[in-house]
Amino acid sequence: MIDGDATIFARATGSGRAAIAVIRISGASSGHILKRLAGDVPAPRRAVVRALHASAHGGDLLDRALVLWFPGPGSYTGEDSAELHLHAGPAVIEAVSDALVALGARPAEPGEFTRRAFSNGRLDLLEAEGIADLIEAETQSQRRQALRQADGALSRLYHGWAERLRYLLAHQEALIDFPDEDLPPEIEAGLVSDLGRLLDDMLAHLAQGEQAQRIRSGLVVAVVGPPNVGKSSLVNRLAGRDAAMVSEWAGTTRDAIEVRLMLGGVPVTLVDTAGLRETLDPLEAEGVRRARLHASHADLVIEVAAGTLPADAGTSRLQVWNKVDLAQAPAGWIGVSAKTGDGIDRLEAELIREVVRLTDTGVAPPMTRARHRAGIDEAVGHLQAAQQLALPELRGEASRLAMQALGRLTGAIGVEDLLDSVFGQFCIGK
Ligand SMILES: Nc1nc2c(ncn2[C@@H]2O[C@H](COP(=O)(O)OP(=O)(O)OP(=O)(O)O)[C@@H](O)[C@H]2O)c(=O)[nH]1
Ligand SMILES: [K+]
Ligand SMILES: [Mg+2]
Repeated sequence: MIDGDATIFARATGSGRAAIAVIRISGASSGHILKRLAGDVPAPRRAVVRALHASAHGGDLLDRALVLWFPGPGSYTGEDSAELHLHAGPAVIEAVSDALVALGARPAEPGEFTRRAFSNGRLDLLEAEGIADLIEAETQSQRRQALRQADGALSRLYHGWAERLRYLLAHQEALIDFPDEDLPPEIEAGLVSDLGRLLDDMLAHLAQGEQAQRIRSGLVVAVVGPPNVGKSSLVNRLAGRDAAMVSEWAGTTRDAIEVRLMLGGVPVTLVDTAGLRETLDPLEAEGVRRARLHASHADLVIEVAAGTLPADAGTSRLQVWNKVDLAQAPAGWIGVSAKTGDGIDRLEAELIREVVRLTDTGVAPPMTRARHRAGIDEAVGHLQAAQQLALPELRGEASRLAMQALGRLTGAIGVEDLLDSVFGQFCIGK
């Protein structure tokens, strides 16, 4: 990133029509700029109304605005900062931006405010990622997950692991330093079992990460079954609209049809697919191939049948028997009628239960990014190697490498190369 010492500014609020636009300023000359623009530097963190004047154009009045002063190091970025709450007209924003440039500030790059906060130790890399997620969060479960990470829940977890490793290392070093002393064998056995427990915790966290990933990206639920059992009718029922074509002709659905809905606070993509059967029609055959592909990639499969039990039924957790208005559901199947609406509430409740099961991350904070998985995978690899090594010296080295991998997760060490990709995900003004 360019010119890290500059005083930067950016519009922190969205660009649509609005009553107010907030411009943030951060950097060493923020106070000086504020004084030139607003006439004085107000008391810290107090909103005051000021007339903003350009220093050029004979002191042209730009806007009457709410002004806030946040002196460093207690500000978001850790630097002297200010906020201007302007009337959101494009001409106002343009005039104030021009005045800020004339006073020596430059427009901020995406994520530059948060990057400065990171550089100044106001937050670590995991917390910064949490803030990026919070800005992107569209659902309540995404919001909760992001807020936990922004508040440092994940940082505390990884930091705790690093501390446990530091303790193990210190004791391993003691074994190296005093090899001839009569250290009780329990000490070495204790270290080995501590290491095992730490590894178990890390592996459990890795397993849980899949759930968190689903909260971030949403779940895919494929609806599959023989032709004409009412898959499309069922999808339309669940979606509450006529998303997919329905007809009495077997083989109506060819291309997969995706419907987005919210279930249990989680975004779900429901995929209606072609009825599964042997067919000579090349288009329908392609549809069947795609249906199987969707089913194999889905987080959850709803198996639909009606009238007769399909020969290959019996693998999905959600088996739905449609058309109960014509024939009763066999034991173990959820009976519904897409036609009358019978049983749909129960199906919805079962679906939500499955969605919650698939996205439940328990009490521990979940990892949310491929970067976290890679770092923990690496640490686990080193620790598993350490378990195999007999000599304390070698084990110590493996544990040290594992600790470095954990340190990179919070940004405590060696992350220069990572920063552009982490902060590049932010919008301008954050
Ligand atoms: N009686 C009754 N008919 C239903 C019910 N649900 C669907 N149907 C009818 O069953 C026929 C097939 O429905 P679709 O929703 O097209 O079935 P599908 O499984 O998507 O069929 P394909 O896409 O061809 O595989 C239509 O004529 C529907 O009106 C139901 O609950 N009861
Ligand atoms: K049909
Ligand atoms: Mg269909």
